[in-house]
Amino acid sequence: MAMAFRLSKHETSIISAEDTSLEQLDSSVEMRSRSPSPLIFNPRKLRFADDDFDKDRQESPQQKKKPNAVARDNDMSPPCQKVRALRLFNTPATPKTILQKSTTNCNHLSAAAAAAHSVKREDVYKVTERPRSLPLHNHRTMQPQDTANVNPFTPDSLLAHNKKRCRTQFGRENLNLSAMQKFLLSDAGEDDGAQDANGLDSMREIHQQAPKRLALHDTNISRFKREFMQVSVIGVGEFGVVFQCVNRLDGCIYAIKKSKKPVAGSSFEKRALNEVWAHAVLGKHDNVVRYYSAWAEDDHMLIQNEFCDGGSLHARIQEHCLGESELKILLMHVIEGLRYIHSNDLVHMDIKPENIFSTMNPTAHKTQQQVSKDDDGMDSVYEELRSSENLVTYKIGDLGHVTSVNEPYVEEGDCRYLSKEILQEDYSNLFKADIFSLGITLFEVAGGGPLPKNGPEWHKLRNGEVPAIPALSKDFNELIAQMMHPEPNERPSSMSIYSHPILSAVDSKSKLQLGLELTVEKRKNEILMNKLREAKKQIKMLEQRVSVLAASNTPEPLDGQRCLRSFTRRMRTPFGSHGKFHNLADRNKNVITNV
Ligand SMILES: Nc1ncnc2c1ncn2[C@@H]1O[C@H](COP(=O)(O)OP(=O)(O)OP(=O)(O)O)[C@@H](O)[C@H]1O
Ligand SMILES: [Mg+2]
Repeated sequence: MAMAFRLSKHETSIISAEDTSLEQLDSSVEMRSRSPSPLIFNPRKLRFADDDFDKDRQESPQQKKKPNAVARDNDMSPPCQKVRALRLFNTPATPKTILQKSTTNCNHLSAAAAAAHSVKREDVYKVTERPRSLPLHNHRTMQPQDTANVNPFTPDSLLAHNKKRCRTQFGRENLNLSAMQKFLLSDAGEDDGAQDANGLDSMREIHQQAPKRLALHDTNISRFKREFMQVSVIGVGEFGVVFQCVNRLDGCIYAIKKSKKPVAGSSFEKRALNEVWAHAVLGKHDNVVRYYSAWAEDDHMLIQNEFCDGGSLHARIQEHCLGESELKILLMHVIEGLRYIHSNDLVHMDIKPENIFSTMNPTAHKTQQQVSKDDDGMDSVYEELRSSENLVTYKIGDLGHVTSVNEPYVEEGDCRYLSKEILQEDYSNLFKADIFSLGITLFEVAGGGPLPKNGPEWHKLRNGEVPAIPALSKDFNELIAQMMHPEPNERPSSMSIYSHPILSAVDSKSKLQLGLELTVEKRKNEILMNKLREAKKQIKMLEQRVSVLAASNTPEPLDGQRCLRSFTRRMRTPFGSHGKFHNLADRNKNVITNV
């Protein structure tokens, strides 16, 4: 059995002085690890005394029988509660982020960093090649109008990353990007003299050579109150508060997520920028929450996204679990979204019911005021359809944990949905980590929840002991179990789930959906036809009234009108080709006669 904590040689040298409990780490695990991560300074996990674990240890009958086995299992459990407790000093930092920060801050002091400085230039890039953000609060070394972030998730960046791997020397065409990266990698915001100097040099290079890019503002601007009317708070997560807002100009509803605390300069900053970068690259699919814009205001990050009027899947299952037909639609939509994310060589890393949203009906884009004002008789029809499962569209949201499979920087998500290999920091098949999270999400929303956060039950679900949900068919239970397979390579890919026979029935469901839409259109037509009939009736009645009036009261003008009409008819004929000649002939005839 592998264990929870993985540690590289360099890491050992950095933190051995800090944490004596690390002496208990099993170095043989490092040898077995197949992580392709190019980062030398791997994030690692600490061991925490966990009251719950202790409780488990005391109470578990299993432990009474096999104390060693259970103790080993518990070592691997996510220490979630204590991790939350360790979010000290108003920061969201887990031990992982705290350690990583201390590692990067102490780079120049550590033996590992000293070793890194002595190796070749390419190797230095290997150590720190992840592009850094422009600090939101940093005005010291740059003017905002001259700088731009490099989004590490754009195809350009991924291509540049691949090129960098292939070339030993930088070619002219990617010099600009490399200069930009060099600056971003130099941690210009930190108080390191040498790094600052490097940063300034790189910055000068960028000033001379940087291509024009769209910039994420690195200064605060005031937009929220000026551009949006806040309607309500629709959700609160660990990172942000989400408001339902109407844009004053375009009148449409949006979800605006505002970081709970100021992000500039805090450990939240990277996560906030990561979410924006991912949204900017991935917000173009029907099954991914759409992104509109982002900005920094009062040092908070604000992200303007599509408003999903159906709320989160988590809120939905508070009323009732989903049946198989609903689950198929959910799976169909989420797997399409995942397929799209994966096709960009990116992974979500935090798939769970709280991060899956839904839109429910065709009038979602209308504000309440508009709905009541523009009542065209269809609202009752839409209302009827509102509850129909077939009009739900599920969308993947909360992209704060998205990372690239080529250069993974894994900030693991909710431990209830986390696969075992991610806890063991094996990042060799990140696509399948998303598949596991989706599998366990299906298990939960079908009635298998609430999910354990740790302990023996947590392990059972990851060791292939997935209980069948009685309400589901054998095939669907099997698919869920396969998606939660302990071995990542045995889990199906997003592509193969998409074309799984179990979802082919969803095709007929979508035909049903089309049928429903057709019914809506037919009802619309009926309503319009009725209105037309009504209008024709009114016209007829008016005509009759006019002719009655005309006959009784005003005979002369009517005669005059008739004369006028016949006159105009006569006038029109000369312009017709035949009439013209005929008329001329007549006139000539008259002339001749007159003569
Ligand atoms: N686009 C949206 N449309 C409707 N509701 C939303 C939208 N985005 C977020 N919400 C609501 O706000 C809640 C929190 O949003 P989100 O998950 O993005 O925040 P977070 O702070 O990143 O959460 P986490 O705790 O997962 O880190 C969601 O669970 C949902 O109820
Ligand atoms: Mg969330």
